[in-house]
Amino acid sequence: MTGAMKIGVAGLGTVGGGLCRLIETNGSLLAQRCGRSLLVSAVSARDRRKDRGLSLEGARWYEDPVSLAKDPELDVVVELIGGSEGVAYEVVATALSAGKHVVTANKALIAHHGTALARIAEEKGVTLAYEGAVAGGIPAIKTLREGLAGNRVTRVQGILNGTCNYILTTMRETGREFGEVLDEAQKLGYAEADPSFDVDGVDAAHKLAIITALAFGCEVDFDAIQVEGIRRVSAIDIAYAEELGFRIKLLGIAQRRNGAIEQRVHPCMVPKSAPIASVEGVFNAVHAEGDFVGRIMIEGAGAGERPTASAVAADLLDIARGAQLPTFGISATALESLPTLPMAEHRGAYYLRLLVVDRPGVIADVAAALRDEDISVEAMLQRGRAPGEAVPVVIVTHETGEAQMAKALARIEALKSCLETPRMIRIEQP
Ligand SMILES: NC(=O)C1=CN([C@@H]2O[C@H](COP(=O)(O)OP(=O)(O)OC[C@H]3O[C@@H](n4cnc5c(N)ncnc54)[C@H](O)[C@@H]3O)[C@@H](O)[C@H]2O)C=CC1
Ligand SMILES: N[C@@H](CC=O)C(=O)O
Ligand code: NA
Repeated sequence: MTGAMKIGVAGLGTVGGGLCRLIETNGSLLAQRCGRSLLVSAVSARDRRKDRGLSLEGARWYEDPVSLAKDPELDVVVELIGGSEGVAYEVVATALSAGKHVVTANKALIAHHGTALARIAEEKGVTLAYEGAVAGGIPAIKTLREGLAGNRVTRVQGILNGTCNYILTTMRETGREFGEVLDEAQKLGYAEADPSFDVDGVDAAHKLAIITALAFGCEVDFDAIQVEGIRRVSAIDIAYAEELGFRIKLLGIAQRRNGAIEQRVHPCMVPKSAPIASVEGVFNAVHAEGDFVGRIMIEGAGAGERPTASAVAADLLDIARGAQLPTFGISATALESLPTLPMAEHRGAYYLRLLVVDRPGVIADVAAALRDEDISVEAMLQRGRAPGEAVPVVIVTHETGEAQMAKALARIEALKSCLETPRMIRIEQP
């Protein structure tokens, strides 16, 4: 056994506290697995006096986590503070520049600065690892970087935000509306106090940007992602989805087409029979397609103290074993800068829900708008009759282009008999 691996932990909140507890609980098992002990020898957090239920015996305390990152005795710095800029960025850049390995669970940081940080890590010959950043405890990064390393990945997609999946699942199970279920998710501690990163799709987009880089060997490009959250998903859409044989999920999807990358996060209707449709509650899932392996899906807890600590510990073990894994699976200097496929070039089937006046000729007007854009209808649903009054009409289309759909929707919305902006949800066949 070589000497202990000395770890500095910056951030002792949910994940940092969990990591210290994991090392306290499973320390001897980890030492057996990597041939050396993992020693938390320095820590930093905002409040030194706070009782975290951790012994942290012998660990040096740093008020300033950037000073911790410079501590010459540390082999590895674990950044568990959060945020894409400011102190978290400084901690990671400082530690890498000082030739220390870094482990982080900070998806916002990797989504915004992953390429630049990977280049520093490579120049310095150290590891930058971030398994906890994507889908918490699920080994999504290891699966893409190592397990599927023999494949050309053609598509990757996932349920990447537990809060949204919990809200959508609960809306379906209880028939309640978004706002009410969001309140409950906040009370249960799933959603952030400011839940906009979760429900507006930003958190899922951070994670998608990272797995896209890994899957396709390209630079991390958060700004290239088309993002739409779940605020506009209503109980009526969930009920119609059920009736039509679908579930609504917030998916992050990336695929390579015509030398470009399509990256999008938005609510999707997926067939109930698709494995990803049965991933419920706060669980996450990552689904990938490789040219040799075919389709695989991994599912599990995407957040929380213990699952995320489990992911951080796996990264620490790799480092302790001496594994030198390139940050995004290939040399950081070889990451391609690939063009983004505009959303207007997306092709797929669509669910449309209109609120129209129930009178003869309305459906003919709607059908004409679709016909003129060459959009073929697979199914149409109108429940009940309410002459002269508002009725919802649901349409499912065959595969068509997003640009054509946008034109048809603009024309439908302009009809006098159309009483509100039509609701459109893309249908995915995973
Ligand atoms: N909580 C979860 O389930 C998951 C969290 N993550 C990521 O892990 C990271 C940490 O998240 P949590 O543990 O939930 O956060 P947290 O808010 O529970 O803990 C943050 C810690 O950082 C410390 N901190 C903040 N500013 C500091 C400063 N200027 N100097 C020193 N310490 C400072 C706080 O005192 C606290 O100990 C974030 O990047 C988050 O996105 C990733 C996956 C799941
Ligand atoms: N807020 C996230 C948890 C961290 O990744 C989620 O709800 O999935
Ligand atoms: Na993970």
